[in-house]
Amino acid sequence: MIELKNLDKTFQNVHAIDHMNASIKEGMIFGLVGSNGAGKSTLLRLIAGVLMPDKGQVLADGIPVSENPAAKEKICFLSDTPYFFPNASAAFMRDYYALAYPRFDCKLFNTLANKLNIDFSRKLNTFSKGMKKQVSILLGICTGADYLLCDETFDGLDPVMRQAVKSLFASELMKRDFTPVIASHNLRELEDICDSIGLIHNGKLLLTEELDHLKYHVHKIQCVLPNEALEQQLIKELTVLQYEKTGSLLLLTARGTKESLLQCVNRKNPVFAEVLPLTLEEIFISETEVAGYDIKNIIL
Ligand SMILES: Nc1ncnc2c1ncn2[C@@H]1O[C@H](COP(=O)(O)OP(=O)(O)OP(=O)(O)O)[C@@H](O)[C@H]1O
Repeated sequence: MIELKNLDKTFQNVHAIDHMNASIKEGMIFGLVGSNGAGKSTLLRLIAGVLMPDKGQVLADGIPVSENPAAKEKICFLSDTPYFFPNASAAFMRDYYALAYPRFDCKLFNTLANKLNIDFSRKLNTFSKGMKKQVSILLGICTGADYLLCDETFDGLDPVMRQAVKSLFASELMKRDFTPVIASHNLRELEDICDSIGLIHNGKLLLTEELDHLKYHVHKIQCVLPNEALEQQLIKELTVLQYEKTGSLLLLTARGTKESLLQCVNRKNPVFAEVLPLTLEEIFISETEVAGYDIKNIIL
């Protein structure tokens, strides 16, 4: 398990990570989502030990990560722009990673790289953006690290490669306690592959929850009620994250299970009512709006 204990990081006058406490359980895919500049990359770099926190600490399976080689073997960080040594080839980077990570699986790297037609001897600085990402992901998977931190790693991969990487993650998860932590703006994709989600805004974690649990406890209500007084009563009774009215149709995003919300609406004798699940994108928009990140303030 990765534990964040009162983790805090400031750059000059930017409070990038604000006294964060959370845990990420092993053996599941964790998605990290958040607005631009929310602190996702900074958090991943702190977890990897690439950055030092100002306060607090990160523990990987109970071991502090900062300046601790034993903990760093457990974690591999894939930056959004892969870094390779100047003039290095895939074979050179493979051999370097094999020295840095004692559990590095050269045979697996060679097999996968051959399948992807990666030229072992060609300089990586002549590879396309997507091809560099492929090499970076293969290196990451083959490290044998327990925690693979992926910063917008899927961006730049073509659809076939995205599928291939997802099945690689799935096969590693079958073999061992492997935990990919994926920061991405592609919420549709995260919704498909993640077991848990952390939502970060202004350096604070707004929530960390299992995706199924999250979707079970927040819903969208569409209803037409007999009068405005009943609408106001309903809004007061529920924990409403967002609401708007279009003609006589009231649209609410509220916390609660489908059953509890339906019961509440039905007590108001609606002309029409339905309770629908939210997509991860809708959850993101409503939760960040509550935290002050309102699309209405951005769109002119
Ligand atoms: N080295 C640095 N020096 C100064 N400020 C920094 C540095 N690194 C990050 N920041 C600031 O910290 C905040 C969080 O940045 P971070 O890159 O972690 O956000 P992010 O959630 O990954 O954003 P995005 O989705 O846009 O990639 C931003 O305000 C950013 O400008």
